[in-house]
Amino acid sequence: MDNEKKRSAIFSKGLLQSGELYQYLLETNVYPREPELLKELRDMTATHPRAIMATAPDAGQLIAMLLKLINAKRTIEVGVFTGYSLLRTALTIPEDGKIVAIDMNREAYEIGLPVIRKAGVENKIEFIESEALPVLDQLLEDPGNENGFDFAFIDADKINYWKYHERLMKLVKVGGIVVYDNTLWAGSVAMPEECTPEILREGRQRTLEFNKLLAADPRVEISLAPLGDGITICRRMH
Ligand SMILES: C[S@@+](CC[C@H](N)C(=O)[O-])C[C@H]1O[C@@H](n2cnc3c(N)ncnc32)[C@H](O)[C@@H]1O
Ligand SMILES: O=c1cc(-c2ccc(O)cc2)oc2c(O)c(O)ccc12
Repeated sequence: MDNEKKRSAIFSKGLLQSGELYQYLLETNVYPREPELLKELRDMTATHPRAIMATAPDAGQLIAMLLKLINAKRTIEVGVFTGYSLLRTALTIPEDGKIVAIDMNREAYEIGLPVIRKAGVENKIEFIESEALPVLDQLLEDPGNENGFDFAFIDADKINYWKYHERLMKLVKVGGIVVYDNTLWAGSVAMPEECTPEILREGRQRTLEFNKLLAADPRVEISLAPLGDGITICRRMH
């Protein structure tokens, strides 16, 4: 089995006691309420060799609820891929809302773009093809962006999560929310290293380090929700 198939087999089960339980959750509570165009984008992504990277639909549903709870208008997304979480966000924020969406690879974004256009929400998205860190630093050069965002969703290279966090603690306003994806890394954070499949080991180590730093960060309230692949919700306190 090649590495992509191995990853897919590991991640697609979700984190619950069984794959059947995860399917139950998706089929009873998530898919019936998923907007039609999001389903279309999810179906288009399913044939991509790296489809497993798309944000889990149950995580997307929670993101939409969080956006509504805080009336988010200006948001940041790091890690777009084909655009599942991006479209979810764009469909949720108001007509005059804006998303700065950063990904170093535009190719996958182009796959979802026709659906984003069909949904009539492309005007809310500023897609930037770049490494994320310099873009966040550039945003910080404009004092108008400090405390200027309501929400951020981070779903990219795990090695930089803490560096993103340091920037986001200046970009996102007090009371704003930052959500990090994959904070349970297929459950590997609770496995002894020697029992962890090789393809998960590096991500496991990065995730353990990040989770430890976040748990000790007095600037945020946190909740690690065990849905999707684990998402940590941070509310900036000061
Ligand atoms: C897990 S996928 C994002 C999934 C997406 N949220 C969705 O709903 O489909 C991770 C993405 O992060 C991007 N990425 C990885 N490292 C990056 C970096 N340093 N800067 C910007 N994008 C990066 C990859 O190109 C990839 O598209
Ligand atoms: O299997 C993966 C891999 C990633 C990943 C790897 C390297 C990067 O620079 C970014 C992302 O992300 C994943 C992901 O977000 C997911 O939900 C499942 C699997 C993977």
